[in-house]
Amino acid sequence: MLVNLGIPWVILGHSERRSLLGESNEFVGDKVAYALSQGLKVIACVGETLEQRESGSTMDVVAAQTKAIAERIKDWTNVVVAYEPVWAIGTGKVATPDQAQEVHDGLRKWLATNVSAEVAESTRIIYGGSVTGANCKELAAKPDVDGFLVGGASLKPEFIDIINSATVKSA
Ligand SMILES: O=C(CO)COP(=O)(O)O
Repeated sequence: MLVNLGIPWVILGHSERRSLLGESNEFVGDKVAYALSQGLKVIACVGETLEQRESGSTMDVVAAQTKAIAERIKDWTNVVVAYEPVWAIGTGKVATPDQAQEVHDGLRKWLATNVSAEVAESTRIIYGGSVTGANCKELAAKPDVDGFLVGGASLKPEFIDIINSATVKSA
């Protein structure tokens, strides 16, 4: 249906679907593979809960979520990975730039080890969770933060500042 409507992108694996609808890592992986097979581009969300972060399992959680996708697809050209810590989504509690960078770097290393150096280099890893005009520049300056998945702030004029933060690293 999305394809027929000319919609090019789909967001899959959002934490609300994982938690409220019980979508497993494997089910999200299947959906990613199917969407790609239909010609859609995919923003695939991964991210840990507060409990998981506090127990030190953040990287294990996002690696398992990414692995379930990697096992089901060969071509990463049309995939963007979105790191969205569950505790930061719609809460006003944004990950610090260092927290985001640490996970993005971990995800890129995971891709390098488990998929390929090329995919690790070329796949965009974007951050989502309480991004605002006020915090976007510092986040965007981090080397492995390639953009944002924005909820609430996309409805406000400050969204322009978030879009413009894409130029922070090249400035
Ligand atoms: O869930 C989100 C985007 O998918 C993030 O929403 P917020 O930017 O409102 O935290």
